Amino acid sequence: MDYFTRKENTLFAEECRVADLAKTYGTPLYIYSRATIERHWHAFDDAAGDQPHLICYAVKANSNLAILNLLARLGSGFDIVSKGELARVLAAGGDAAKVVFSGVGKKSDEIRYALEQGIYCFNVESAPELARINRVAGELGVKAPVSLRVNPDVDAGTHPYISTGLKENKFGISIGDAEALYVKADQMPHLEVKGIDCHIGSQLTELTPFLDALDRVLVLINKLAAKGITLSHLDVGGGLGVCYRDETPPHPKEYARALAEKLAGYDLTLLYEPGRAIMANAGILVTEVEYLKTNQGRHFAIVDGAMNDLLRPSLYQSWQEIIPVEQRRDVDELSYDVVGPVCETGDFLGKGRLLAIKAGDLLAVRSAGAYGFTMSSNYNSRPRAAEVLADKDTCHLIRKRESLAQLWQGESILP
Ligand SMILES: Cc1ncc(COP(=O)(O)O)c(C=O)c1O
Ligand SMILES: N[C@@H](CCCC[NH3+])C(=O)O
Repeated sequence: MDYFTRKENTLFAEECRVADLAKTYGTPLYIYSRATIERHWHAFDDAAGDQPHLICYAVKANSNLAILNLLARLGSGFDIVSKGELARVLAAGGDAAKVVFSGVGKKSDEIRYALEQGIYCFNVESAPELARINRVAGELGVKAPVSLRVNPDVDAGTHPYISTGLKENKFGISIGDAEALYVKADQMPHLEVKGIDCHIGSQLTELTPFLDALDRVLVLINKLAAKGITLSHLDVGGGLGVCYRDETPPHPKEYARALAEKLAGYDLTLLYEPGRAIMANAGILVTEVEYLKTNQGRHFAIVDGAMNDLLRPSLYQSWQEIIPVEQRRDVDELSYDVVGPVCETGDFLGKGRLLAIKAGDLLAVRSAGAYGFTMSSNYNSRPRAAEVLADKDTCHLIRKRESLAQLWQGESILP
């Protein structure tokens, strides 16, 4: 079921008319659907079934407080990669005891903060990080719960910028080194070895890489068990892909079933860290066409949304569907490059899109709920977009559009 549908030629977000929202809140505007977010979260939770599990939503995908709060209300845990993300989770009413802390560069003060808040586990990405966590926990007089994020050297088959499980990637601990490091961790006085973690990349559309990685992880789990190191959880990371165009990623149910087959006989709590699969198709970015122009036969739709609002097309040349909010039949379709006002040639939201549009029309960029707003910036001194959440026939402003004064907040002029 799609909660962004067209009725009588005009696009709706749940039961809210997108054109009305654009008028009320201005453009560019992120619009999310509550029902979609909740359905996607439940898809993971239901898929895991009776198996002990925790869904730790990857905050980096979309960290708006209202969204974190919705997920916290469902009982979600969270995967964080910074002190700021943990602070957001707590501000949104999330439970620290359901938080896993990933990331290759955890600073001492971030580790201290996470320990003080009582997080569930650190996903440790290197030997020096392990030593640092042990030291900080010692200073606080506590034992830090840890799991090692192993890098299995498996090709996730995704864009090179979002592949994380190859030996040339900066992420995780080489699986060949992990056994020895577990033995060390087990002997460190201020650590409690809890689990193992493996996240090989994002936007995976096949199960095979996940399962190949799991095979390697299970070999390690068995070796550790033989050494008397028993793990209580397995964190399979995030990475399940979504349909942007014509991809056919596995459903969480299919994924969970395949994992369950491999995990029969193991007594492990399963952690998932989905981000994109929950949020991408729960959001759109609405933008207004400012000008249409033709340069040497090439048609451009210049819109008020740009790479600073939605970076994915520029950064990964990723394709996201662009549709008119209101369809018109009084002009012919042309192939447009949909570009923003930012002074970069790489500033585009889509290229070669067949659209029947006039200046002043609204366009919706679909699948923009994940890695949209969170990757936005103020480049070209552009205030960041407003965000709203549609909930049936009501729409809530969940982030005001930035003001000009906010752009230079904290800056000062020499006396
Ligand atoms: C450690 C970790 N967990 C979870 C995620 C979420 O990934 P996705 O949004 O593909 O589900 C990421 C991002 O790729 C990540 O780096
Ligand atoms: N930002 C990326 C995904 C990165 C995942 C973070 N580990 C995207 O938009 O596709």
